[in-house]
Amino acid sequence: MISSDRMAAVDVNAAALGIPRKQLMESSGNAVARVVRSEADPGSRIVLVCGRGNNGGDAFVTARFLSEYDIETALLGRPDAIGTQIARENWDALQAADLSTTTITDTSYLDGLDLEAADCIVDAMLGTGVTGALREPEASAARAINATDTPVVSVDVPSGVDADTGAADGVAVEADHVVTFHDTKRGLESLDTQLTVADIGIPEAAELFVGPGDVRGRKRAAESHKGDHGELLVIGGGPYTGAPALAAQAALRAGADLVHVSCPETVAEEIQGYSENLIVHPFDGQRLTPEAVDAILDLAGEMDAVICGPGLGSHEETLAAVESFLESFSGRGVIDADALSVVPEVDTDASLICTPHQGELVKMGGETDDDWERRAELVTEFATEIGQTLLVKGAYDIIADSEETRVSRTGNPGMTVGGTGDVLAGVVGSLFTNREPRTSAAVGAYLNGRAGDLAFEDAAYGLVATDLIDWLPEPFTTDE
Ligand SMILES: NC(=O)C1=CN([C@@H]2O[C@H](COP(=O)(O)OP(=O)(O)OC[C@H]3O[C@@H](n4cnc5c(N)ncnc54)[C@H](O)[C@@H]3O)[C@@H](O)[C@H]2O)[C@H](O)CC1
Ligand SMILES: [K+]
Repeated sequence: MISSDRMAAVDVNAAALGIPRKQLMESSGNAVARVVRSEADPGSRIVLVCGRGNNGGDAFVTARFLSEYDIETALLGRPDAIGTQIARENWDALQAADLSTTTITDTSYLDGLDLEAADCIVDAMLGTGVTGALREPEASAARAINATDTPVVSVDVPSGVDADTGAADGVAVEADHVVTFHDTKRGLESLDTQLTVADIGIPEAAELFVGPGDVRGRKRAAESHKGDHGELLVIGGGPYTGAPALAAQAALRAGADLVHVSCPETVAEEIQGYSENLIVHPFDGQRLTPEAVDAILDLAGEMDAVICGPGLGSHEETLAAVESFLESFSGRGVIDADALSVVPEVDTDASLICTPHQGELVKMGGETDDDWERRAELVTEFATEIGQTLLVKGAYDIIADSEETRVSRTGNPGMTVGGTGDVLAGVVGSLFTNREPRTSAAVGAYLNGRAGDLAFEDAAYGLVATDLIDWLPEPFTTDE
């Protein structure tokens, strides 16, 4: 089962792996042709009713595969209204091959198709691109198709039906057989129709490995306000000052609007000194202790997410404070560094993303393996056991919760330098202010590694953690 949104992401990831959408369209069209062959005998008359998007494009391909039939390919609208390059190319290929096509520019022309006399109708008007009720001429075409006794094969989804919900805002095609691609869609389960799920050659890697498709959709509304894109608190510092500052600055670069740092007073000035962009809230003492927890909880309650751990150290009192914080905190948190050891023990209502490297994972009670595929299984088991999301850092970052496992392959050995993990925590925390935990962890790992790869081109093995922060904005510009 896959949602339309996830399918669109997988599509972009497949293209990044070298399997462009036009190639997928070829497989989709071929799969539809195979189903048509199962529904109608060679020589019989097939009418393909096609829209102007890629759903129609699939059927232009189908027409090429069905040379043993009497084919009529009908386009709803004018050829220059075909909306995508790949659909247009497949339409042009029909013309070039001298295959019969018709254009329906007025609903009155529908009668000319003589749908009743067809042996099979292919409904390729609209697929996952539908919004709202069918407009004309699609609505009239759907009524005309439904009025016949002719078997109807729908491409991907019956036109007019929402693939995610199965609902239709108005009239929708009543299909006898639906050929959907790659994976079934929730909206198809409730329909009274035969369903074929066709493999169109999208490799498992396009779903497993985080890719550019996962980073889509970062455009902001023009009327956005300060704070709409995340307010975050970094709880860190004491024995170290660089770690919380790196996490906080990375969070800003990754898009958060406001980033606060809660740290011991002894290091507050130093942390503020790294960047005037940070809002620093000092508490008494030189390290985190249970006395500071109430004030931190008040502050955390006003945030969209927190990051807890960078530079806190592992003093007994500090770990006791982290434990007491997590016992009362019920928001979203990224847990990193020494704070990680507390997570498996603590009883918390918080939703957590834990970001251990393999050594820290083992300290938490998890298991690891040199083989990344085996490691992915072990990480998924441990995530399920602790009931939280894990992001285990390595050459292949493993992201898992009890439902799904993802792997991010970006990054390079230059990133073994100190501080890159703090940057990662900051990026993940920033995303977590307005995304689900697994997505935040997966996209965060991908973007952090991508920034590392760009920094590597510049500085090679001389790269330092602050370089990553400078390169972070770039991946966000890859808007589809
Ligand atoms: N990996 C994949 O999933 C692949 C899917 N393929 C096929 O592509 C379609 C989705 O194509 P897309 O171009 O995004 O959208 P549609 O063709 O469904 O429709 C877009 C088209 O429709 C117009 N429109 C929207 N709403 C309405 C409405 N209510 N009434 C009338 N017209 C409407 C809109 O303006 C656009 O012009 C997917 O379903 C698969 O069939 C690829 O071929 C292979 C990879
Ligand atoms: K369709």
